[in-house]
Amino acid sequence: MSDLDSMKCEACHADAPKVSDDELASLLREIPDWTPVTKDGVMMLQREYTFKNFKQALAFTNRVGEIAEQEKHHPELITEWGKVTVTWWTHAINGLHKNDFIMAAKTDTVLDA
Ligand SMILES: C[C@H](O)[C@H](O)[C@H]1CNC2=NC(N)=NC(=O)C2=N1
Repeated sequence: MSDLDSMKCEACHADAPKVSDDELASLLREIPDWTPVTKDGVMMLQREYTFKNFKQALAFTNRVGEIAEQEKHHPELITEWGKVTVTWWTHAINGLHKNDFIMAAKTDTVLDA
């Protein structure tokens, strides 16, 4: 079981380290429902969540927004009827930082709440 969801994000700056290939492999094992995707050369973590209707999808979106504000780390959120696509990456370094894995794990706990 992952304890990433109880960790706090570090303040991120342009010279913060991207995760190494080894770290990437082990962190991904802790958030098995997330997929690494690359957009415009930037690696990101993505997961689609499905819901019964738009209202539930929007409520989830807002709860994810709240944890993003708490941690000062912000995702891309695409809300559709019955579906929310959440994408995490660290803008400051154009790639993946440990913060993104922490936030992916926290996003999963929002779903359980
Ligand atoms: C000052 C402020 O904390 C920074 O600009 C934060 C805001 N949220 C952020 N969110 C993400 N995903 N990446 C960042 O680099 C980032 N920077």
